[in-house]
Amino acid sequence: MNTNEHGDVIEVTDLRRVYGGDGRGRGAFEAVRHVTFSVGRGEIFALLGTNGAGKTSTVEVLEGLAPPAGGRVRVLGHDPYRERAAVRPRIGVMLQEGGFPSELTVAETVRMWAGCTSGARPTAQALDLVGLTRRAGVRVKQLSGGEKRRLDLALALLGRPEILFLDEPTTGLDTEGRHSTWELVRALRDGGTTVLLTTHYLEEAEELADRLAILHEGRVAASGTPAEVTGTQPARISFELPDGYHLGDLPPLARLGVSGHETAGRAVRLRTDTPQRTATALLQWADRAQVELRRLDVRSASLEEAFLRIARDAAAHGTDHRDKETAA
Ligand SMILES: Nc1ncnc2c1ncn2[C@@H]1O[C@H](COP(=O)(O)OP(=O)(O)OP(=O)(O)O)[C@@H](O)[C@H]1O
Repeated sequence: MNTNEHGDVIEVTDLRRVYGGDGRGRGAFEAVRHVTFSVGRGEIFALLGTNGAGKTSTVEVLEGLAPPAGGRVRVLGHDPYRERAAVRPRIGVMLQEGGFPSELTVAETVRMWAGCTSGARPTAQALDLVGLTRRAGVRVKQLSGGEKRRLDLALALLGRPEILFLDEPTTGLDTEGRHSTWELVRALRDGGTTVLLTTHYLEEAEELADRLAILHEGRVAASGTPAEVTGTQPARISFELPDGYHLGDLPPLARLGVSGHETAGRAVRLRTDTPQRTATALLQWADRAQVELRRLDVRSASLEEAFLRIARDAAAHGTDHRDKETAA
């Protein structure tokens, strides 16, 4: 069996991961706390979170590198730790640090890897996919940081994986490299590959992810499509007050559906859950007053704004359990 009845190729239910301790739970640290999510075949799913949120700890369990301390994980219908032999040939893993022998050339490195990979793509094709063809004869130690990331990606793609795990795939890449990696990831998805991605770049998640989960201190603080996650946050309306006008000259902000505001000189920024209503009322006021609202801009919350607010709210409601005892 490769998927559940919903077509999910990754299923994570109530996952826990615990580090350290004396075996009886004393001094242990629970890095992943009852995390649940699923990824459908052919989806790009992003795991986001602040440093230490538990992304790598979660992904390592999915890659079969560590057993869960609790909960259930299935990858292509298998337990990735106990049935590693069944899962490993069907997944591709791009780690944060590749660690290749630095004296080998790029092409030699790919060929060496291909020797351990069943059904590997031809070396030239793997290098072409990641834009490293012209660097094939260069020693790995001479590659830039961004080129090393691309070599990592070429190796992860060698076995034509059904599921690709990408741990911060574009860290160190320049803008062009980042965009070409995004294009490649989309093309792989369109070809049916499932991609699980961790990233610190919220723009990357916004560009790529079909769905995402934001982790905070080991828990899922928000999840859904990017539109669903940003849709929980207020929209923003900004404009410049006309000359001679003050904020108090506008209709009462609460009556416009405004939940918060900031000003800087003549610039005004309003937050609202009802952007259409607020913008309409503002424009009607400007029309009546016969003034122009210069630099008027109405936009939904960006993923970055949503992320910061969700992380802040989660921090305000949660506690850091690092020093607390945890039953493993
Ligand atoms: N081997 C370990 N032993 C003890 N604690 C660990 C170990 N590995 C990770 N942790 C802790 O578990 C928590 C989650 O770490 P993890 O690396 O999963 O976070 P992350 O979300 O991937 O962070 P980053 O974005 O910084 O890579 C952190 O507090 C980290 O210090």
